Amino acid sequence: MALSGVGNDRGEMRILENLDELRTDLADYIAELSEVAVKERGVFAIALSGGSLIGLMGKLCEAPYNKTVDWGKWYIFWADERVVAKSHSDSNYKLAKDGLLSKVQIVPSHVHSINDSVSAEEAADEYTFVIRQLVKTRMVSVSDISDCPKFDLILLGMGPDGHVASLFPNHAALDEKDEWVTFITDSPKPPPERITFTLPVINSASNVAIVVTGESKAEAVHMAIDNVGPDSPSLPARLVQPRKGKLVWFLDKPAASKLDGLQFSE
Ligand SMILES: O=C(O)C(O)[C@@H](O)[C@H](O)[C@H](O)COP(=O)(O)O
Repeated sequence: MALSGVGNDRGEMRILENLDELRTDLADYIAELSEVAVKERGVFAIALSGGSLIGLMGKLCEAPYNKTVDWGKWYIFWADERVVAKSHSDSNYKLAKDGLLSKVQIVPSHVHSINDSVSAEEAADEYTFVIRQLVKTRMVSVSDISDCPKFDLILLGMGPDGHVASLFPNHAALDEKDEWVTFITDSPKPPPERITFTLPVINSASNVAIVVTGESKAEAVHMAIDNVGPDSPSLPARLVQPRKGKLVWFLDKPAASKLDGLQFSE
């Protein structure tokens, strides 16, 4: 049973009883957004992150979703990627391919991963070019309030330090206003070289979901949603504020345990 709430301008919260319920709620949410986008636009442009997110999307590979979702209409991107070979265990592409994409009927040419044989800077530039081409052909919509792409859904995880995608606390990448995709070479979370969507792109999406589990993240969840603690550059998750789109937090009880005004009975 989800405990839902729209407390403030920090989006909708879905707090799930346990990981199994979270997996089901997340699969329902993604399947529903896919259906709406395919009905309205004929395609579904979705951006993934790394970390625990892919495992939490696992129900999508099972019935009924594996049969009912219109996988052939999915266009897949990464909100952030580690600049390593696609076969490397650190690769977010590999994580998603092994855990999801190889298990459903995705069209291989719709999977837009980064070029893993160039520098982080070149990979970011090339990825921007790829997205630009898909914006031109409207496989990815364009925002009417910025010149940014408008993804149907961007899925993010969050670290205990409040980072999202590869946007880390107090990092210059948080200030990027012009580029769609930027690169970093000093990620505090290994590996150091990464590319990442910038905040203008994340905040231009139609839907953004931040999926967070575990007690180690409870403090960052509290600071981001209850808007307390150090100011925004120290907490990138707080800067996720879709301008016209909808933000949803998927939390398990441990991650939600420090939120103001919530008490769970055993
Ligand atoms: O590639 C990455 O490292 C990420 O995309 C990163 O932003 C991740 O989503 C968070 O660090 C949460 O990761 P966990 O859910 O594994 O804690």
